[in-house]
Amino acid sequence: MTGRATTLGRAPTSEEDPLTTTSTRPAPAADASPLATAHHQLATAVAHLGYDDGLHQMLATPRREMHVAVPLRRDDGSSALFHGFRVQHNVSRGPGKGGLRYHPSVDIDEVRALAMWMSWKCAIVDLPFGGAKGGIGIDPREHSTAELERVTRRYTSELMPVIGPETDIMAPDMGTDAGTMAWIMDTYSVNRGYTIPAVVTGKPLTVGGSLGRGTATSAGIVHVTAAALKEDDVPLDSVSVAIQGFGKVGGHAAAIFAERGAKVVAVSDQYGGVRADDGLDVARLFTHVERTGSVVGFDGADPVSNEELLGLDVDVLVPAAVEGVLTATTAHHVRARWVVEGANGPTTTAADEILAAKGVTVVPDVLANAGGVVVSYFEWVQANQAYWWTEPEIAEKLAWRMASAYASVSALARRDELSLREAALIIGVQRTAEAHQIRGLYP
Ligand SMILES: NC(=O)C1=CN([C@@H]2O[C@H](COP(=O)(O)OP(=O)(O)OC[C@H]3O[C@@H](n4cnc5c(N)ncnc54)[C@H](OP(=O)(O)O)[C@@H]3O)[C@@H](O)[C@H]2O)C=CC1
Ligand SMILES: O=C(O)CCC(=O)C(=O)O
Repeated sequence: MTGRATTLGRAPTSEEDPLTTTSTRPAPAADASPLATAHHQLATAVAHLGYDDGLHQMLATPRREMHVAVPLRRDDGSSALFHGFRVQHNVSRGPGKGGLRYHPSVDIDEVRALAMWMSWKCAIVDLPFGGAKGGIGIDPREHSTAELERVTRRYTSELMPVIGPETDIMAPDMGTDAGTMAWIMDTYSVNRGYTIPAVVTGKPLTVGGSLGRGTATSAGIVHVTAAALKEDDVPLDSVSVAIQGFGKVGGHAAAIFAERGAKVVAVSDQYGGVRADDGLDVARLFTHVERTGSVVGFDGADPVSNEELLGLDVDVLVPAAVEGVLTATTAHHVRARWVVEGANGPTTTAADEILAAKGVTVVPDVLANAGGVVVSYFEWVQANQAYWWTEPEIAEKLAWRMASAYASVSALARRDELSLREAALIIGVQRTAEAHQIRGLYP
């Protein structure tokens, strides 16, 4: 141990300074699944840090996985069965933390990848959490609210032994929302015999949610976009932005970009997209979506497909929907100068290399979308102390944390000539490994 501070504000634990170890990039796997992408990213960080195979295996392997059967009695009396998962990837820095996803494509490997990304993300923004993620392979659009409530309560009951405010704390992700969190909190609390708001975050304000959580991921995206632009002396209010996904993340990101003076020229959802080169009226677009359920058909805008949106001639592209949309094929068409990853895992390893060769700056998911889990942490702290902060307090603490995480990542990237993703991953992996080693769990 050298005892001197690194740019991460921590001392390296191995004999050599891991941050100056020569980087050897592992070859990307042919498989472009989220798990293959996550494993490749980890292997790259591990090679840079000079960790041995045992530590690499530990970091690659989830601590605990649950696979639960979730039976549902449908409103019409028929029955159905869904598969639910919860993966606690790493808990060395604190309880597992991460969202719950309802989407038909959810499977154990996707949840493993998302849980691993949560570990690095929480470490990058220096939260006292490990990484976890959950999901159910269900299409929420096919079910009534009552059916979704029954599914959620059953899933929560099955997970009772492994979740809790000190062990694993869920939050909304794709296909779930504050209401889902309220059902989880209620089911958990009823089983324990008293109200335990800190078992979930992202819940409604009336049951102990935090101000600012609903928009936190998007606010964080805009903070890091502004920081990345600033490195090239580009003001936020001079750029055009295209956003894929108009849900909790993409929708609020569009609103905040517009509020801050950026021109949002295109957005999309599952059904397709809309574009207006002079800028979309985002407030009016929200009304349209509320009325019709989709951005498609928005008055005064032209249609654009999800794939076309990725190749629009804009300054900033924000993929904020599903994984793996920027591939070896679509990455070639990207014309944006900055890609800011609102979604988890939107860029495959092959696409990452293509974007780097084109000179595109990619602000990686584990940094760019960390604002959500940062305010989840604030919500957990507030619930534990039963004292709530004001919105300006939360906004200020979020801005500070995102700015300082961006600064650490950018400093390391510049120092060691790394991409922002490589630098972010190295910081996240190193902090996680250090916690693991210092607790003596690894000889
Ligand atoms: N919610 C959060 O706090 C955080 C979310 N994330 C990540 O952000 C991403 C989006 O999450 P979130 O906004 O919460 O999810 P939502 O379910 O709220 O919204 C998802 C959006 O993506 C759209 N979408 C779904 N599938 C596709 C597709 N194949 N092509 C184009 N658009 C699609 C949906 O369309 P439609 O409306 O038509 O269904 C919707 O607009 C995910 O990757 C999630 O993991 C990351 C950090 C935190
Ligand atoms: O707020 C949280 O706990 C986690 C949000 C999430 O799932 C994510 O960042 O991907």
